[in-house]
Amino acid sequence: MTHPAKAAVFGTGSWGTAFGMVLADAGCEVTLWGRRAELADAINTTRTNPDYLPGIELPSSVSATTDPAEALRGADFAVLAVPSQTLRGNLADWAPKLGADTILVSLMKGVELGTAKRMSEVIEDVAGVPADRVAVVTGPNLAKEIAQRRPAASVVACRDEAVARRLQSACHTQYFRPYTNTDVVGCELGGAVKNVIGLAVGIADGMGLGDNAKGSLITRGLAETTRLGLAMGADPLTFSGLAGLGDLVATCSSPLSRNHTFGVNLGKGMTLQETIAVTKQTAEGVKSCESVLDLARRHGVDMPITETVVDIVHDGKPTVVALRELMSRSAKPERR
Ligand SMILES: NC(=O)C1=CN([C@@H]2O[C@H](COP(=O)(O)OP(=O)(O)OC[C@H]3O[C@@H](n4cnc5c(N)ncnc54)[C@H](O)[C@@H]3O)[C@@H](O)[C@H]2O)C=CC1
Ligand SMILES: O=C(CO)COP(=O)(O)O
Repeated sequence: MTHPAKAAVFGTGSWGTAFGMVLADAGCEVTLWGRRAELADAINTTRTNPDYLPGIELPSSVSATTDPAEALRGADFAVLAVPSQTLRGNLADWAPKLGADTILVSLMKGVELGTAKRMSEVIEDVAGVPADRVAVVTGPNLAKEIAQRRPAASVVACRDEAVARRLQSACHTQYFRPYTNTDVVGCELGGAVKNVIGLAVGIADGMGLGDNAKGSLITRGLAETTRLGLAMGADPLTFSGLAGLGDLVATCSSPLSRNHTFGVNLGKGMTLQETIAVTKQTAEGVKSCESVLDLARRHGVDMPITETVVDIVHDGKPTVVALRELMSRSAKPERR
């Protein structure tokens, strides 16, 4: 590729903006697309994103627009960072403006409600592109820490390893270390299911259940993620990597995680409506717990923690009742 590479990033939220900074720091020319003209103007004039990353200066090679065609002009990469459930509708508008060779990159960690499709599958459907033009970036990447240029590793996954390597080189900086992986299914599942487990751990933390409960939920959460992955053809080793364990640990231990915080509020006794009202950003697990459970049922996989999160978040089951039921499941060997 002739450098500098050009990237269009769709979504001026916290991760779209922070990943745009990473790309710019790695030498790309970056155009952020956002829905609101006021925010795009603010980004261009103040060199900050006051709504999502206040006080953090953006590199000079980052600009913003509300025009998808302008963002996509000459783009090597179209990076998608809108809430998962909005992707299908949004991408239908953007797809006709894509270049013939543009690589589509998902930053999203969700599963579509109704279809139970992973984000890369939605992209292939809507943009009509083959799997080897679709990549995924995932791992322990809390946006605020990355925007502060604190160190993190990540995974760039694509079925075509050469494409993964191109993206790896486009986003490799002193503080952001991407590894490649060709297991797209495992990487996407790791990212989507960790949000659900993050909710469960948050609920447990909010209830004051302690660190043994946290360790147990993280480990059994990873076990059920791996079971689902195996049923869907993923490489089980992916789940002990950055996209699995790495992201789970970061999410379940950080006050920056929206999913964990959402769970903490529920665990402390807030109602779902109260919790939604105080949550200003995307907490993907709240919707994706249902689509992950749907996926599990389609594949005949038992995911008791995910099921418990759905019971609490969507069916209003009291947390103490859910805990009692989870703890009184039948005894079994660990590896099953
Ligand atoms: N924030 C983080 O630390 C990380 C987030 N992610 C994932 O990245 C994705 C985006 O998350 P964030 O940037 O954190 O969310 P955010 O809540 O900070 O920003 C979401 C962005 O999408 C826009 N948006 C909302 N509804 C929309 C719609 N209907 N159409 C178009 N745009 C819409 C918002 O205006 C905002 O610009 C999620 O799937 C999340 O799981 C992944 C890794 C890290
Ligand atoms: O995916 C993330 C970190 O890797 C961000 O987690 P939250 O969406 O819970 O904030």
